[in-house]
Amino acid sequence: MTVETIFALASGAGRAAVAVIRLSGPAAGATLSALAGATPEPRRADYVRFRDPRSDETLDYGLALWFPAPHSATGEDCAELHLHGGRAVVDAALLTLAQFPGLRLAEPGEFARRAFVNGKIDLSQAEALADLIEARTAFQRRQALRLAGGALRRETEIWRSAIVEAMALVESDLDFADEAEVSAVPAGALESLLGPALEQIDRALASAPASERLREGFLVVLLGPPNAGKSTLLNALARREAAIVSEEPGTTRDLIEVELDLGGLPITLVDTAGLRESESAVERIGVARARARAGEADLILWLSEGGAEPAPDFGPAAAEVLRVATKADVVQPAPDSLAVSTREGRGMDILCNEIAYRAGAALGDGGSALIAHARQRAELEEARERLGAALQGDKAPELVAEDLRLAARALQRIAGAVDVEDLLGLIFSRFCIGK
Ligand SMILES: Nc1nc2c(ncn2[C@@H]2O[C@H](COP(=O)(O)OP(=O)(O)OP(=O)(O)O)[C@@H](O)[C@H]2O)c(=O)[nH]1
Ligand SMILES: [K+]
Ligand SMILES: [Mg+2]
Repeated sequence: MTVETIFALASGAGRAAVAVIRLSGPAAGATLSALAGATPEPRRADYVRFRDPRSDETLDYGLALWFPAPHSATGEDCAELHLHGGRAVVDAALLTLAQFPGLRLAEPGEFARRAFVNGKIDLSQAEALADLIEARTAFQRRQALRLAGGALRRETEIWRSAIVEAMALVESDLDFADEAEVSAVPAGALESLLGPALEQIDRALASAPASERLREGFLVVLLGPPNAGKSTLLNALARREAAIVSEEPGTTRDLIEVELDLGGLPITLVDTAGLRESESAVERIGVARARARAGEADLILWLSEGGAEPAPDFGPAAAEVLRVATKADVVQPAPDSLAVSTREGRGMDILCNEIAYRAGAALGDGGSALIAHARQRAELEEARERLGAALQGDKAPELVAEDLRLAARALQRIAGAVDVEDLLGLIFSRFCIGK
């Protein structure tokens, strides 16, 4: 099979000081030297004149980099062109590259996919790289970097080698089964081999919900009667006029979402229509949307003037409700409520701390994450279950061997080593073109 050489703009589209175009594949080196006049020394930036080799017209002056295989991001021959970030410059360079035989524009995620195929990263690292590109807060970045660096890959390899050792023990038992009455596996040997792995897997599974939610963010929904001051509070927390504010009750109808970064914690804050029975069909739709979003919340802020209005029942599965007394500058706040005044800026720090405290407890800080995706969690749960089954006493060694084999296979699937062909398109399409 001939490998095509792919290229793409790797930096963001639009005007920028610098644009980076990446190439990967067997023709990367020849293409670079045709454009730059020569191939630079490996992994050293050379300042060059980039030209169209057919007309010798100058495309731009910039940096050329050459990463011969296998010491490159994809494991193939790779090259980078660092150009001025103007649209015409980038277009001209991309058009010139497209004229080379054997070169084509990369699909989304194709560079990362080649890195995976060539063993540079495993599937858990590829997933983390996509998360890293999407990370918007420090804790999300920390978690994604840790996993992109192979934290889960290393752990699963350790667990898997313990299982492989246990399999060898059990298989030697199978070999001896005909000849001896006694089992070749000493009592407790499997337990002591697999015990540490089991413990670590349990710990990883216990921390998985927090890591998955750190990727998604902590959802805080503002609810309350009309004119409670929901939109005003949203704007104050977002530090911009995201929602319309007016003295007219029933101003907000659509859900308005803003993203906050509370000391590294990603928070999604949602403003909603004031809850009331309304004659207006449009407002009724808004109220229904507000209630539906409340059902997904991690935390509900129930706002009313002075905290006077009791919160309605949001159902048995509802999130914790924090009662907020608004307009504390003009209305006496009720006891047991958190008093805020957006007019005077009062209570805002306390409110932010309350949100951050709960979000921190639910999301963690990304520093010890191992499992950040439902896919990885499902495979690890499968491995955990098989290991538990293998360790149930009084089991024929053939059955124990089969449990261990299935546990090892589930761990291999986390890394993408087996049975994942149909998943790959899904995972790599999350990337933008150029990654
Ligand atoms: N004095 C005072 N007025 C406030 C405060 N916060 C909001 N208001 C006023 O209360 C009125 C309603 O504010 P909104 O933010 O539109 O209220 P809302 O809850 O979003 O209202 P709906 O979208 O209609 O449900 C506006 O006139 C605001 O200026 C506050 O802290 N103090
Ligand atoms: K209003
Ligand atoms: Mg509003």
